[in-house]
Amino acid sequence: MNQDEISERGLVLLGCGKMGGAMLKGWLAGGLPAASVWVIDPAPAPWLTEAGVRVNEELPEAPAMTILAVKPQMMGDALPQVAALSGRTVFLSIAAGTTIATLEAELGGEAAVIRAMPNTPAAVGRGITAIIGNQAVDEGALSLAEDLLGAVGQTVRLDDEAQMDAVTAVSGSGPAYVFHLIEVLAAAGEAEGLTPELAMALARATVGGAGVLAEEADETPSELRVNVTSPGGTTQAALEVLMDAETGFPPLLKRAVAAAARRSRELGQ
Ligand SMILES: NC(=O)c1ccc[n+]([C@@H]2O[C@H](COP(=O)([O-])OP(=O)(O)OC[C@H]3O[C@@H](n4cnc5c(N)ncnc54)[C@H](O)[C@@H]3O)[C@@H](O)[C@H]2O)c1
Ligand code: PRO
Repeated sequence: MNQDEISERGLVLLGCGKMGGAMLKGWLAGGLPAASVWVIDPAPAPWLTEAGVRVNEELPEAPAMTILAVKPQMMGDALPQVAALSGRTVFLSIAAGTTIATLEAELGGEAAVIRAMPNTPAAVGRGITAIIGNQAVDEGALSLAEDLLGAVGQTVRLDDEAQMDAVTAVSGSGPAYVFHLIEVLAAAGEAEGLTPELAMALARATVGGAGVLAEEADETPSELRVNVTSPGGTTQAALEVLMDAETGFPPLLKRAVAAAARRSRELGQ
């Protein structure tokens, strides 16, 4: 991370709940000085004060980055608290649905605005964040955002803001789908006679381990799946259920992701 600029000029977090908090935990763990962080939140979590960040204090003159991490529905009420920084900071919004045009309308057309979609594995440095900036965002600001977000996982640049709804549906909301997979895999193990504790331990380690393998192995996810699947064996029996074109994962996840993308578009109206 370009820690010098953030340390010198400061980082503001407007809203620090589950997602803002996940990123902040990652940044602090990565060495960002707590004294360089200003949080504005009417209901700050107790760990923030314990961590040494400045909570609801007067803001710095020109913070390097101002993260907008309130719910989309709260954005209109919350923005006036930071709007005066316009022209002296780069705003980075993580709000689902909220468009750059909506933010520009509140912050002024000259405001440098980056729209981003992170995800909660940022808390353990394994997030992925997609970003796109408005006309006022120069390469230096985008690089700074990448440095900051890169400290809590991977970053990707989008070339069209319209991609953000699908990104939100895949990687922003995606961790919830995977956590639910763990829940239902454990429940299915219980149905086959395992204790709840054993079933959950197996499901959690299996999904976690498969995730790391999928990221780190040279093989594609499809090849890794084939590696598990002995012809005529147990995995094949399960995959015939899960890969069914009518009732399996393909149509189910397609519907789920489409519903999330649709909701993202609705939130932007
Ligand atoms: N949770 C996720 O996995 C996730 C992932 C990507 C993006 N997001 C986006 O991040 C944003 C925050 O989501 P979250 O899940 O962290 O929600 P959250 O409710 O956990 O956090 C929102 C925080 O904003 C604070 N807040 C409310 N009104 C405020 C105001 N007027 N001024 C300042 N702070 C105020 C709340 O006290 C709370 O701490 C949303 O826009 C969401 O779309 C969330
Ligand atoms: N959490 C936010 C939501 O559910 C945005 C992506 C993940 O709306």
